Amino acid sequence: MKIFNAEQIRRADKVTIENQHISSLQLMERAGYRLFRKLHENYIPLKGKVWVFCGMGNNGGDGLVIARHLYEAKQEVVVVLVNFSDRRSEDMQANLDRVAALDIAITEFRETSSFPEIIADDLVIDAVFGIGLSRRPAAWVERLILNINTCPARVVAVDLPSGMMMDGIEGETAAVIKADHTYTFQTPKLPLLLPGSGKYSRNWSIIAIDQDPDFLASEPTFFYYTDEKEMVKLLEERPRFSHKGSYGHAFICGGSYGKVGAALMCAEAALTAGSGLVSALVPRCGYQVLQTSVPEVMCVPTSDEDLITGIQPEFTPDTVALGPGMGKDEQTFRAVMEFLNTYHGYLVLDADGLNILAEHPEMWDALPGQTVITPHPGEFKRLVGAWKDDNECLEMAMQLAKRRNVIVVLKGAYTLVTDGDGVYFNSTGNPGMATGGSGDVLTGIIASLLGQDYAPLEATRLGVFLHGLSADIAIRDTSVWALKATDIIDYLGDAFLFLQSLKR
Ligand SMILES: NC(=O)C1=CN([C@@H]2O[C@H](COP(=O)(O)OP(=O)(O)OC[C@H]3O[C@@H](n4cnc5c(N)ncnc54)[C@H](O)[C@@H]3O)[C@@H](O)[C@H]2O)[C@@H](O)CC1
Ligand SMILES: [K+]
Repeated sequence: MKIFNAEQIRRADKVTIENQHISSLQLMERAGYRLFRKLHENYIPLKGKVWVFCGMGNNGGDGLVIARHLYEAKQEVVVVLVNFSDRRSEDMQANLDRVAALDIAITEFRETSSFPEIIADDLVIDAVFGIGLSRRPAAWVERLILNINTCPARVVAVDLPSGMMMDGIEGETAAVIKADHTYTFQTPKLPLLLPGSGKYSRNWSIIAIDQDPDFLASEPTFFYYTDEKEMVKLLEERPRFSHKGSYGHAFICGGSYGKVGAALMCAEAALTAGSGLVSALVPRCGYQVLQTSVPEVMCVPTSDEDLITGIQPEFTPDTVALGPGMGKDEQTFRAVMEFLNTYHGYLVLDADGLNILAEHPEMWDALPGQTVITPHPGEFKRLVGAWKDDNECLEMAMQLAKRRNVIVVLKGAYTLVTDGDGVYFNSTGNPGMATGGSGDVLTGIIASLLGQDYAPLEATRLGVFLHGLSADIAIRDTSVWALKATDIIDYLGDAFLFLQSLKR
């Protein structure tokens, strides 16, 4: 699914209005009504009142449409007009006229107004600013936002939480609505996906407003949201006459004394993600545990008891995962460099593999083209240095991918994948995954898919998606608190089954 900027969304609205022969007021009615339907489904009946805070632009216009429909559905509503400007948008004014003709309480909120008494049984609809916010609001409007944030009622934001700008948040001190849920129109909005701004909305979902399909399909963008529809199309069936040679021989190199589990989870994840064969190279201390806990995986022990000191497999791997639990010893670094001098196939570099890379930048030139690197923000910082905000971080990820011809997977709530030409935010996953070992599992899944001949970008997007999906299914049984990395492996089959069920 594409992600657009404010200017593109405005053009999408304009084209929609022209092609569907409707007025902008009708499009606003469609947007507001559909959002009202969702509200009705999820929040109504409500013990208390609904407070609809409306700005002077079209976001406020949406709020007024919602208020009218709530009133018609017999819900007690109070409209609070936040008078931050003398200029009202035409469609907002038209909707205000319609609301004023009904028996709906309307109050005006100005600089000197005091905040109304809102109780826990009430619901606040934030329709103050949407995608039109272009600078920080006046101090009294920011105070209002902070008051809403401290009131006990639940808060639902229309399109975007007010105070959040499409290109991020201005400074740490900016006031932004903390929304329990944001209903955003037609396409995901970038600031909802980035950590600095996204944290303001606990959850969000899309309200389709039937924008012009040709525009949505043809308008170019760098940013995408990976959804299940696309992933279903990517997932390959396994033909009846295939054999283990058809699905690649994955080679996992990792582990060191005390951290053999990382390599083990990575290997088991590769196996469960469908590799034809999996071999794991671990230091001798890991031999026994690997052979007993995952008998399907072949073990290639190195000569040293505690460390990887040489990587010389007696077969040609189709895909390699390098790094989990490997440590950063100088001998391990030399073994990695020696291996990379002759290996030119698919590679996923993670964890200590990335830490070694940060300490030995000469390793960049030895990486095969389209190597997948999977840093978390701490590892990414060690690779590229600090960034001032999310947008700069995004830019740095894209530049790194382009400059080094790698695929960057920057792990987070909406893990992003970039090849330098596009940025793909993942839609699956949950906070239970913030636990040791879940990265090792991801590395194994991506390496496995690369070996099954998915193109590198596709293998990576599908791997990230399945990893999150598996964890989402797992927490139905385990809860987010108790989720372990090995659960992600255990539920991977359910993730495949879910995607397969959508194929039919
Ligand atoms: N254009 C359309 O046809 C549709 C628009 N929709 C709604 O319209 C919203 C966008 O509406 P607008 O473009 O009117 O903008 P907003 O309603 O988001 O913002 C209000 C206006 O405030 C002004 N402004 C920006 N920063 C300000 C500041 N710091 N202090 C005071 N004023 C400031 C801007 O001129 C902006 O137009 C969307 O988020 C969505 O909710 C929906 O109704 C769907 C259809
Ligand atoms: K809003």
